Amino acid sequence: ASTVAQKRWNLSDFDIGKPLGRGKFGHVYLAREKRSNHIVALKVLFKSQLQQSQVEHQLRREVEIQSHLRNPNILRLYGYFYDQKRVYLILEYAARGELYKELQKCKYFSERRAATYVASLARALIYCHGKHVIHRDIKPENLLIGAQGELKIADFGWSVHTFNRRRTMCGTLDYLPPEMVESVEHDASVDIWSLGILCYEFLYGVPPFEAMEHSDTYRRIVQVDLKFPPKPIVSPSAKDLISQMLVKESSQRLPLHKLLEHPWIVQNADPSG
Ligand SMILES: O=C(O)Cn1ncc2ncnc(NCCc3cnc(NC(=O)Nc4cccc(Cl)c4)s3)c21
Repeated sequence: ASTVAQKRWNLSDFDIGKPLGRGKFGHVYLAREKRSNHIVALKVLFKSQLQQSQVEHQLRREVEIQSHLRNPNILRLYGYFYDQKRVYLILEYAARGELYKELQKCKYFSERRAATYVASLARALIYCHGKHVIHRDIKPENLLIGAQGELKIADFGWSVHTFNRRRTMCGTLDYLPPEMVESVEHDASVDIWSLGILCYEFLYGVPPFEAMEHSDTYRRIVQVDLKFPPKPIVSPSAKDLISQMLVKESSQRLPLHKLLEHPWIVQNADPSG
């Protein structure tokens, strides 16, 4: 039987619903595939903008990489199609939307919620790294929440197979590790750094090296100028985990499988994720 991926989709296969969000390259809509009644998210990208930003190769790489990834904490990309002006990504629908909006609303998360998210992201990244894929863009804007509250890594627009490692700078620097900010060789341990940044931001509501000027953020990253504010109160165990992830020397960062055995994760993460 032909799998979903081989079907040639087109817009008439879908009923289009409400807008879910708007990104730099286009809008995302709720949609229902007519034959199966399957609810999906449809991201509409304008070819003109993709050409202008010269990201077509990144999009092709994302579709290629995503077609091999199956993990409960990775948002599925079921397929794509295009017409004269647009490219459409057929995506798994994350019913509770964007994590960064949830973080803005709560200001910061409890240690249990933060540890549960960090553990599920670690498992998803172990899975990716096992397939020689590094995401390289782990930040709240790329995390969505499924119907059962589970975290989903989305937007592999910046991911790569670990044989080619070039990356042009764009977007926020906050989550980049020193080796990427200094644009030297990098490997899967970049995702460990970004997960450490995320863990800090889940607990404090702001990323650790945030500064008014790019130049100050850059300096704080390369100096690993890590400070823990007195408020909100965060357990020493959580600070210990973050300190083991935000290490300048990438080979010295806590490996992801060791993260899952760290006391803070063991004592706080909900095993179901
Ligand atoms: O997030 C929202 O706005 C709202 N939202 N709410 C619920 C929900 N459920 C599923 N998906 C959503 N949004 C799309 C998430 C993406 C996944 N994968 C992507 N890939 C991509 O954009 N690639 C890409 C684009 C342009 C250039 C290049 Cl190089 C690559 S975007 C949802």
